[in-house]
Amino acid sequence: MSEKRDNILDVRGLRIAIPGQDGERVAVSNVDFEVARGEVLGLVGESGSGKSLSMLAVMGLLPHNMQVTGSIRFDGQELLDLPARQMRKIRGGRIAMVFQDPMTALNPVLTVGAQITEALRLHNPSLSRRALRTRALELLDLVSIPMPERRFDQYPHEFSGGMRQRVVIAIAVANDPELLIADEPTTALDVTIQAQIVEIFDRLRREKGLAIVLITHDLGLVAGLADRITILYSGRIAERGEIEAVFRRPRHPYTAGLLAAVPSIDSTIARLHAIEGTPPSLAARPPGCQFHPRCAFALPLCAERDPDFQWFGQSMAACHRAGEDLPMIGGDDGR
Ligand SMILES: Nc1ncnc2c1ncn2[C@@H]1O[C@H](COP(=O)(O)OP(=O)(O)OP(=O)(O)O)[C@@H](O)[C@H]1O
Repeated sequence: MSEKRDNILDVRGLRIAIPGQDGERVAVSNVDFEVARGEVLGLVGESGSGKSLSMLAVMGLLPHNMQVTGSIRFDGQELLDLPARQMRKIRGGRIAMVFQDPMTALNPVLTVGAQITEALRLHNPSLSRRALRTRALELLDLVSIPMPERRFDQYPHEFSGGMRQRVVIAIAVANDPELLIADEPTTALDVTIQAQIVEIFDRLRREKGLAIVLITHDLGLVAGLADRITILYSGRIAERGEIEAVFRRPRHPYTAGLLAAVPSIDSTIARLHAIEGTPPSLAARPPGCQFHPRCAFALPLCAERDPDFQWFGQSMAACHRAGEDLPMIGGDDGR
Protein backbone atom coordinates (compact mmCIF):
# COMPACT_ATOMS: atom_id res chain seq x y z
CA MET A 1 0.00 0.00 0.00
CA SER A 2 3.00 2.24 -0.15
CA GLU A 3 3.19 2.34 -3.96
CA LYS A 4 2.33 5.52 -5.84
CA ARG A 5 -1.38 5.45 -6.59
CA ASP A 6 -3.79 7.87 -8.18
CA ASN A 7 -6.29 7.85 -5.35
CA ILE A 8 -9.52 9.66 -6.03
CA LEU A 9 -10.48 9.09 -2.38
CA ASP A 10 -7.99 8.95 0.45
CA VAL A 11 -9.24 8.60 4.01
CA ARG A 12 -6.72 8.78 6.86
CA GLY A 13 -7.14 8.46 10.58
CA LEU A 14 -10.90 8.85 10.43
CA ARG A 15 -12.50 9.15 13.84
CA ILE A 16 -16.19 9.69 14.49
CA ALA A 17 -17.36 10.38 18.03
CA ILE A 18 -20.89 10.71 19.30
CA PRO A 19 -21.18 12.91 22.40
CA GLY A 20 -23.46 11.52 25.12
CA GLN A 21 -24.46 12.41 28.66
CA ASP A 22 -21.90 9.97 30.06
CA GLY A 23 -19.07 11.04 27.74
CA GLU A 24 -18.37 10.51 24.07
CA ARG A 25 -18.79 7.20 22.28
CA VAL A 26 -16.30 6.51 19.57
CA ALA A 27 -18.08 4.84 16.66
CA VAL A 28 -15.17 4.93 14.19
CA SER A 29 -11.52 5.09 15.13
CA ASN A 30 -8.24 5.23 13.22
CA VAL A 31 -9.79 4.17 9.93
CA ASP A 32 -7.79 4.47 6.69
CA PHE A 33 -8.91 3.50 3.21
CA GLU A 34 -8.34 4.63 -0.33
CA VAL A 35 -9.70 3.98 -3.77
CA ALA A 36 -8.05 4.78 -7.10
CA ARG A 37 -9.78 5.70 -10.36
CA GLY A 38 -11.35 2.65 -11.98
CA GLU A 39 -10.90 0.65 -8.81
CA VAL A 40 -13.47 -1.01 -6.55
CA LEU A 41 -12.99 -1.02 -2.80
CA GLY A 42 -15.12 -3.36 -0.71
CA LEU A 43 -15.94 -1.94 2.72
CA VAL A 44 -17.08 -4.90 4.74
CA GLY A 45 -18.24 -5.55 8.28
CA GLU A 46 -21.16 -6.67 10.39
CA SER A 47 -24.03 -4.39 11.25
CA GLY A 48 -22.81 -1.56 13.47
CA SER A 49 -19.16 -1.81 12.38
CA GLY A 50 -19.11 1.78 11.15
CA LYS A 51 -19.39 1.32 7.37
CA SER A 52 -22.28 3.70 6.89
CA LEU A 53 -20.98 6.37 9.27
CA SER A 54 -17.62 6.32 7.48
CA MET A 55 -19.27 6.89 4.11
CA LEU A 56 -21.68 9.49 5.47
CA ALA A 57 -18.56 11.31 6.66
CA VAL A 58 -17.17 11.17 3.10
CA MET A 59 -20.38 12.66 1.77
CA GLY A 60 -20.56 15.32 4.48
CA LEU A 61 -23.87 13.93 5.67
CA LEU A 62 -23.11 12.94 9.27
CA PRO A 63 -25.62 14.11 11.88
CA HIS A 64 -24.50 17.47 13.27
CA ASN A 65 -23.88 16.20 16.79
CA MET A 66 -21.18 13.80 15.61
CA GLN A 67 -17.57 14.91 15.72
CA VAL A 68 -15.40 13.84 12.85
CA THR A 69 -11.63 14.22 12.71
CA GLY A 70 -8.86 12.89 10.48
CA SER A 71 -8.58 13.52 6.79
CA ILE A 72 -10.86 12.79 3.83
CA ARG A 73 -9.26 13.85 0.57
CA PHE A 74 -11.23 13.67 -2.65
CA ASP A 75 -9.09 14.24 -5.75
CA GLY A 76 -6.52 15.84 -3.46
CA GLN A 77 -9.00 18.23 -1.82
CA GLU A 78 -9.70 18.00 1.90
CA LEU A 79 -13.45 17.49 2.26
CA LEU A 80 -13.57 18.00 6.02
CA ASP A 81 -12.61 21.66 5.48
CA LEU A 82 -15.01 22.28 2.64
CA PRO A 83 -17.92 24.72 3.13
CA ALA A 84 -21.35 23.03 3.01
CA ARG A 85 -22.25 24.77 -0.26
CA GLN A 86 -19.22 23.36 -2.07
CA MET A 87 -19.79 19.96 -0.54
CA ARG A 88 -23.34 19.96 -1.93
CA LYS A 89 -21.95 20.59 -5.41
CA ILE A 90 -19.60 17.62 -5.17
CA ARG A 91 -22.29 15.35 -3.75
CA GLY A 92 -24.55 14.14 -6.56
CA GLY A 93 -22.05 15.51 -9.06
CA ARG A 94 -18.53 14.17 -8.70
CA ILE A 95 -19.54 11.78 -5.92
CA ALA A 96 -22.71 9.78 -6.49
CA MET A 97 -24.55 7.32 -4.29
CA VAL A 98 -26.68 4.20 -4.69
CA PHE A 99 -28.56 2.79 -1.75
CA GLN A 100 -30.10 -0.56 -0.95
CA ASP A 101 -33.75 0.03 -1.71
CA PRO A 102 -34.34 1.13 -5.30
CA MET A 103 -38.02 1.87 -4.65
CA THR A 104 -37.45 4.64 -2.12
CA ALA A 105 -34.78 6.18 -4.36
CA LEU A 106 -37.26 6.64 -7.22
CA ASN A 107 -40.28 8.89 -7.37
CA PRO A 108 -43.34 6.68 -8.01
CA VAL A 109 -45.34 9.41 -9.77
CA LEU A 110 -42.71 10.36 -12.36
CA THR A 111 -41.69 8.32 -15.38
CA VAL A 112 -38.24 6.83 -15.37
CA GLY A 113 -37.30 9.06 -18.31
CA ALA A 114 -38.41 12.19 -16.46
CA GLN A 115 -36.29 11.23 -13.45
CA ILE A 116 -33.16 10.61 -15.47
CA THR A 117 -33.56 13.81 -17.51
CA GLU A 118 -34.16 15.77 -14.29
CA ALA A 119 -30.85 14.49 -12.86
CA LEU A 120 -29.13 15.47 -16.11
CA ARG A 121 -30.78 18.90 -16.25
CA LEU A 122 -29.65 19.82 -12.74
CA HIS A 123 -26.03 19.73 -13.84
CA ASN A 124 -26.57 20.66 -17.51
CA PRO A 125 -29.25 23.38 -17.50
CA SER A 126 -28.48 24.43 -21.08
CA LEU A 127 -29.15 21.04 -22.73
CA SER A 128 -32.19 20.92 -25.02
CA ARG A 129 -35.09 18.53 -24.38
CA ARG A 130 -33.99 16.42 -27.31
CA ALA A 131 -30.38 16.23 -26.10
CA LEU A 132 -31.55 15.32 -22.60
CA ARG A 133 -33.70 12.53 -24.00
CA THR A 134 -30.88 11.19 -26.16
CA ARG A 135 -28.51 11.18 -23.21
CA ALA A 136 -31.12 9.50 -20.96
CA LEU A 137 -31.63 6.75 -23.56
CA GLU A 138 -27.87 6.22 -23.68
CA LEU A 139 -27.84 5.89 -19.90
CA LEU A 140 -30.64 3.30 -19.96
CA ASP A 141 -28.65 1.41 -22.54
CA LEU A 142 -25.47 1.71 -20.45
CA VAL A 143 -27.19 -0.06 -17.55
CA SER A 144 -28.52 -2.76 -19.93
CA ILE A 145 -32.20 -1.86 -19.87
CA PRO A 146 -33.72 -3.42 -22.98
CA MET A 147 -35.88 -1.26 -25.25
CA PRO A 148 -34.89 2.06 -23.71
CA GLU A 149 -37.28 4.02 -25.99
CA ARG A 150 -40.27 2.19 -24.52
CA ARG A 151 -38.94 2.07 -20.97
CA PHE A 152 -38.31 5.83 -20.97
CA ASP A 153 -42.04 6.60 -20.63
CA GLN A 154 -42.83 3.98 -18.01
CA TYR A 155 -43.23 4.40 -14.25
CA PRO A 156 -41.08 2.69 -11.59
CA HIS A 157 -43.88 0.24 -10.65
CA GLU A 158 -43.71 -1.15 -14.20
CA PHE A 159 -40.11 -2.23 -13.53
CA SER A 160 -38.88 -5.27 -11.61
CA GLY A 161 -36.65 -4.74 -8.55
CA GLY A 162 -33.49 -5.41 -10.54
CA MET A 163 -34.57 -3.07 -13.35
CA ARG A 164 -35.39 -0.35 -10.83
CA GLN A 165 -31.92 -0.66 -9.33
CA ARG A 166 -30.48 -0.24 -12.83
CA VAL A 167 -32.48 2.96 -13.21
CA VAL A 168 -31.13 4.17 -9.87
CA ILE A 169 -27.61 3.44 -11.11
CA ALA A 170 -28.32 5.26 -14.39
CA ILE A 171 -29.43 8.33 -12.40
CA ALA A 172 -26.38 8.08 -10.13
CA VAL A 173 -23.96 8.02 -13.07
CA ALA A 174 -25.91 10.54 -15.19
CA ASN A 175 -23.39 13.29 -14.58
CA ASP A 176 -20.27 11.17 -14.96
CA PRO A 177 -19.25 11.01 -11.30
CA GLU A 178 -15.69 10.02 -10.46
CA LEU A 179 -16.68 8.14 -7.33
CA LEU A 180 -19.73 6.00 -6.68
CA ILE A 181 -20.64 4.97 -3.17
CA ALA A 182 -22.89 1.92 -3.27
CA ASP A 183 -24.39 0.98 0.09
CA GLU A 184 -25.66 -2.63 0.01
CA PRO A 185 -26.75 -2.13 -3.62
CA THR A 186 -27.83 -5.72 -4.21
CA THR A 187 -29.14 -6.79 -0.81
CA ALA A 188 -32.78 -6.47 -1.83
CA LEU A 189 -32.25 -8.43 -5.06
CA ASP A 190 -32.09 -12.12 -5.86
CA VAL A 191 -28.84 -13.80 -6.77
CA THR A 192 -29.10 -13.78 -10.58
CA ILE A 193 -30.08 -10.12 -10.56
CA GLN A 194 -27.17 -9.41 -8.21
CA ALA A 195 -24.80 -10.86 -10.79
CA GLN A 196 -26.21 -8.52 -13.45
CA ILE A 197 -25.75 -5.49 -11.21
CA VAL A 198 -22.17 -6.58 -10.53
CA GLU A 199 -21.60 -6.71 -14.27
CA ILE A 200 -22.92 -3.17 -14.68
CA PHE A 201 -20.63 -1.85 -11.95
CA ASP A 202 -17.73 -3.68 -13.55
CA ARG A 203 -18.50 -2.12 -16.93
CA LEU A 204 -18.77 1.36 -15.40
CA ARG A 205 -15.39 1.01 -13.82
CA ARG A 206 -13.77 -0.35 -16.98
CA GLU A 207 -15.40 1.96 -19.50
CA LYS A 208 -15.73 5.14 -17.46
CA GLY A 209 -12.90 4.76 -14.99
CA LEU A 210 -15.44 5.07 -12.19
CA ALA A 211 -14.09 4.41 -8.70
CA ILE A 212 -16.55 2.50 -6.52
CA VAL A 213 -16.80 2.01 -2.78
CA LEU A 214 -18.98 -1.00 -2.24
CA ILE A 215 -20.39 -1.20 1.27
CA THR A 216 -21.66 -4.65 2.07
CA HIS A 217 -21.96 -7.61 4.41
CA ASP A 218 -21.57 -9.88 1.43
CA LEU A 219 -18.07 -11.21 0.83
CA GLY A 220 -19.26 -13.05 -2.27
CA LEU A 221 -20.19 -9.74 -3.84
CA VAL A 222 -16.84 -8.26 -2.89
CA ALA A 223 -15.02 -11.27 -4.35
CA GLY A 224 -16.73 -10.75 -7.69
CA LEU A 225 -16.02 -7.06 -8.02
CA ALA A 226 -13.50 -5.53 -5.65
CA ASP A 227 -9.76 -4.98 -6.12
CA ARG A 228 -9.18 -4.17 -2.50
CA ILE A 229 -11.00 -4.74 0.73
CA THR A 230 -11.23 -3.01 4.08
CA ILE A 231 -12.78 -5.03 6.87
CA LEU A 232 -14.17 -3.08 9.79
CA TYR A 233 -14.88 -4.52 13.19
CA SER A 234 -16.51 -2.36 15.82
CA GLY A 235 -15.42 0.88 14.17
CA ARG A 236 -11.81 -0.14 13.59
CA ILE A 237 -9.99 -1.82 10.75
CA ALA A 238 -9.43 -5.50 11.34
CA GLU A 239 -7.73 -6.14 8.03
CA ARG A 240 -7.23 -4.48 4.68
CA GLY A 241 -5.38 -5.02 1.45
CA GLU A 242 -5.48 -6.54 -2.02
CA ILE A 243 -8.51 -8.74 -2.35
CA GLU A 244 -6.59 -11.79 -3.55
CA ALA A 245 -4.10 -11.61 -0.72
CA VAL A 246 -6.80 -11.20 1.94
CA PHE A 247 -8.98 -13.98 0.57
CA ARG A 248 -6.09 -16.36 -0.01
CA ARG A 249 -4.52 -15.82 3.34
CA PRO A 250 -6.66 -13.96 5.87
CA ARG A 251 -4.51 -12.72 8.75
CA HIS A 252 -7.23 -11.71 11.16
CA PRO A 253 -9.48 -14.34 12.78
CA TYR A 254 -12.45 -12.07 12.11
CA THR A 255 -11.74 -12.09 8.36
CA ALA A 256 -11.33 -15.86 8.50
CA GLY A 257 -14.67 -16.15 10.29
CA LEU A 258 -16.41 -14.02 7.67
CA LEU A 259 -14.88 -16.09 4.87
CA ALA A 260 -15.89 -19.33 6.54
CA ALA A 261 -19.46 -18.04 6.68
CA VAL A 262 -19.63 -17.71 2.88
CA PRO A 263 -21.46 -20.78 1.53
CA SER A 264 -18.98 -22.79 -0.52
CA ILE A 265 -20.03 -23.72 -4.02
CA ASP A 266 -18.29 -27.09 -4.05
CA SER A 267 -20.01 -28.30 -0.93
CA THR A 268 -23.51 -29.72 -0.68
CA ILE A 269 -23.68 -28.45 2.88
CA ALA A 270 -23.25 -24.72 2.94
CA ARG A 271 -20.68 -23.86 5.57
CA LEU A 272 -22.73 -21.15 7.11
CA HIS A 273 -21.29 -21.01 10.57
CA ALA A 274 -21.39 -17.34 11.27
CA ILE A 275 -19.09 -16.09 13.99
CA GLU A 276 -20.65 -16.65 17.37
CA GLY A 277 -21.40 -13.73 19.62
CA THR A 278 -22.01 -10.08 18.83
CA PRO A 279 -19.78 -7.02 18.51
CA PRO A 280 -19.39 -4.90 21.66
CA SER A 281 -21.71 -1.96 22.20
CA LEU A 282 -20.13 1.48 21.91
CA ALA A 283 -20.93 2.07 25.57
CA ALA A 284 -19.15 -1.06 26.81
CA ARG A 285 -16.00 -1.57 24.79
CA PRO A 286 -13.72 -4.31 26.09
CA PRO A 287 -10.10 -3.46 26.80
CA GLY A 288 -7.50 -4.64 24.27
CA CYS A 289 -8.56 -6.04 20.92
CA GLN A 290 -12.28 -5.43 20.32
CA PHE A 291 -12.65 -8.88 18.80
CA HIS A 292 -11.01 -10.87 21.59
CA PRO A 293 -14.23 -11.90 23.40
CA ARG A 294 -15.33 -13.70 20.22
CA CYS A 295 -11.95 -14.92 19.07
CA ALA A 296 -11.03 -18.62 19.14
CA PHE A 297 -7.34 -17.68 19.17
CA ALA A 298 -7.31 -14.99 21.85
CA LEU A 299 -4.33 -14.86 24.19
CA PRO A 300 -4.23 -13.05 27.56
CA LEU A 301 -2.38 -10.25 25.76
CA CYS A 302 -5.38 -9.70 23.47
CA ALA A 303 -7.52 -8.63 26.44
CA GLU A 304 -4.85 -6.17 27.55
CA ARG A 305 -3.47 -4.40 24.53
CA ASP A 306 -5.00 -3.08 21.34
CA PRO A 307 -3.00 -4.71 18.52
CA ASP A 308 -0.94 -2.63 16.11
CA PHE A 309 -1.10 -3.30 12.40
CA GLN A 310 1.18 -5.93 10.98
CA TRP A 311 2.07 -5.55 7.34
CA PHE A 312 2.31 -8.52 4.97
CA GLY A 313 3.21 -6.94 1.66
CA GLN A 314 -0.27 -6.89 0.11
CA SER A 315 -2.38 -6.77 3.22
CA MET A 316 -2.24 -5.67 6.83
CA ALA A 317 -4.08 -6.83 9.91
CA ALA A 318 -4.57 -5.59 13.45
CA CYS A 319 -4.15 -8.84 15.35
CA HIS A 320 -1.50 -9.89 17.86
CA ARG A 321 -1.34 -13.27 16.16
CA ALA A 322 -1.50 -12.11 12.54
CA GLY A 323 2.00 -13.38 11.79
CA GLU A 324 1.34 -16.89 13.10
CA ASP A 325 0.23 -19.92 11.15
CA LEU A 326 -3.20 -20.44 12.68
CA PRO A 327 -5.60 -23.07 11.29
CA MET A 328 -8.09 -20.41 10.44
CA ILE A 329 -9.68 -21.11 7.10
CA GLY A 330 -12.16 -23.81 6.27
CA GLY A 331 -11.08 -26.15 9.02
CA ASP A 332 -13.60 -27.10 11.66
CA ASP A 333 -10.65 -27.01 13.99
CA GLY A 334 -10.25 -23.35 13.09
CA ARG A 335 -13.55 -22.12 14.43
N1 LIG B 1 -27.33 8.65 14.79
C1 LIG B 1 -26.67 7.84 15.62
N2 LIG B 1 -26.63 8.08 16.95
C2 LIG B 1 -25.96 7.27 17.79
N3 LIG B 1 -25.24 6.21 17.40
C3 LIG B 1 -25.22 5.91 16.10
C4 LIG B 1 -25.93 6.71 15.13
N4 LIG B 1 -25.72 6.17 13.91
C5 LIG B 1 -24.93 5.08 14.10
N5 LIG B 1 -24.62 4.93 15.40
C6 LIG B 1 -23.78 3.88 15.98
O1 LIG B 1 -22.52 3.92 15.34
C7 LIG B 1 -22.02 2.60 15.10
C8 LIG B 1 -21.71 2.42 13.62
O2 LIG B 1 -22.92 2.48 12.87
P1 LIG B 1 -22.99 2.31 11.28
O3 LIG B 1 -24.41 2.63 10.88
O4 LIG B 1 -21.92 3.08 10.63
O5 LIG B 1 -22.71 0.77 11.08
P2 LIG B 1 -22.82 -0.12 9.75
O6 LIG B 1 -21.58 -0.92 9.73
O7 LIG B 1 -23.08 0.74 8.59
O8 LIG B 1 -24.06 -1.04 10.04
P3 LIG B 1 -25.24 -1.51 9.04
O9 LIG B 1 -24.63 -2.57 8.19
O10 LIG B 1 -26.29 -2.00 9.97
O11 LIG B 1 -25.65 -0.29 8.27
C9 LIG B 1 -23.10 1.64 15.62
O12 LIG B 1 -22.73 1.21 16.91
C10 LIG B 1 -24.34 2.49 15.68
O13 LIG B 1 -25.19 2.05 16.71
